[in-house]
Amino acid sequence: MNAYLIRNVSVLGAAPTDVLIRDGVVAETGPGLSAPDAGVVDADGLVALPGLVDLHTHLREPGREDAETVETGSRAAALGGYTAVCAMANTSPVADTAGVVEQVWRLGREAGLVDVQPIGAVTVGLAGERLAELGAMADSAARVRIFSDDGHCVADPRLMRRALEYVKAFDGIIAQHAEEPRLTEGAQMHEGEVSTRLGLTGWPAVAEEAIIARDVLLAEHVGSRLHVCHVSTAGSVEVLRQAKARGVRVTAEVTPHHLLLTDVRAETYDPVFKVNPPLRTATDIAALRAALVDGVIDIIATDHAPHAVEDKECEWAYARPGMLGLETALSIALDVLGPEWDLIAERMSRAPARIAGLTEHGHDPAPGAPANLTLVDPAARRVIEPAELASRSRNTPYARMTLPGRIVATFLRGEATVLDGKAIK
Ligand SMILES: NC(=O)N[C@@H](CC(=O)O)C(=O)O
Repeated sequence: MNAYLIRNVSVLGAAPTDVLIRDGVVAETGPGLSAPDAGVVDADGLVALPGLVDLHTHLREPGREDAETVETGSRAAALGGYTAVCAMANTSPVADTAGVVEQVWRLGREAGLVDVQPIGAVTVGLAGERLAELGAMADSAARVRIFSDDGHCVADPRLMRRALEYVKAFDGIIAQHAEEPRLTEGAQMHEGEVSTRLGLTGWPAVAEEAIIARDVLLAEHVGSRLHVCHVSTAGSVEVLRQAKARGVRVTAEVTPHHLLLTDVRAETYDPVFKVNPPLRTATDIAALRAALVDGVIDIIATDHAPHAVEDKECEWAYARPGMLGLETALSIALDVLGPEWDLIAERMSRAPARIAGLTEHGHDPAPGAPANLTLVDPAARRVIEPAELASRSRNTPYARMTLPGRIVATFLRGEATVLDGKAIK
């Protein structure tokens, strides 16, 4: 089908109208449209948003196809309302060469459910010792613009400076996993009252804040673009606020789980709540939410981190950190922000598309715009059943929780990837 007539849809919360998409673009909007050749989507009560863009997804391919593949992760993304995702480099082999990023990019094209934009590693093998071939990855068919050792911090300040200098030539970005490793050795959860009570080694907030403070100074010194992954503390927000006020070229993301869940969850000893950076306190959550509204934090990124059962359903200390996010992110945003559609579109679509340079994405559904959009039922409530998720993994922290909102349809360049809440392929 190359044409869809979406009837009575509320574009970003406005009064209902019709939206006709044809040949990959939004052809027309307005009440009472007719298009006999188009597939009709009855969107009464639904809200249209620009297709969501995730700057931080772990697709696990190559290497851990038992946990996720580019295809299964793409399907989870489409079902979550996404039309583009940036795939993190901590695969096996690591995405630190043109060959691996091109492989991931091609797999994304073959799956055809979302645009998959590979992120390249900053250092060879994520080892933090030598810069990877950033230029070769940038020049490859995958046209990499964001580099990250996510899962590991680029801890060496000289290497971080070199990386920032290197990507400046093509306006690239270094996305930092901010964690001073010497401060988090053996850490199992947020360092605070709960970790003391449970007797688990703590991951102090300052381990994140110290690296962000260092990196905004380095980015300022070099004049390069820095992106801070999964910001999790109130102190980090203050460092970012000051840096932005000085004009440092820094952007920042927060995950849905850091907006909703606290370290108290660790009391269950259920490793589904083990994540990097760890779940923090209610005070941190309040600061992160405020920063998301006032713009100190630019975007919501999922940090979708699928893990196989044997890596998650074991003792807390041995479990891998990370949780699923793609299929629940919009619901958490709706829960946390309310039906603030323009804000949700900005933080989950327009801003991440701008940061990543994904020019086809992040456009409100208006005539001439690429038809990358998603339809949400804001009145729906759904119980999250891990077995029903499209991800190959099951490690959602929202199991059996009732969440607001449901993605009804997603369109990628005018083709439906999701209809009636179900993936098309
Ligand atoms: N966010 C996580 O808890 N996990 C990430 C990597 C990481 O940041 O540790 C993963 O790849 O699983």
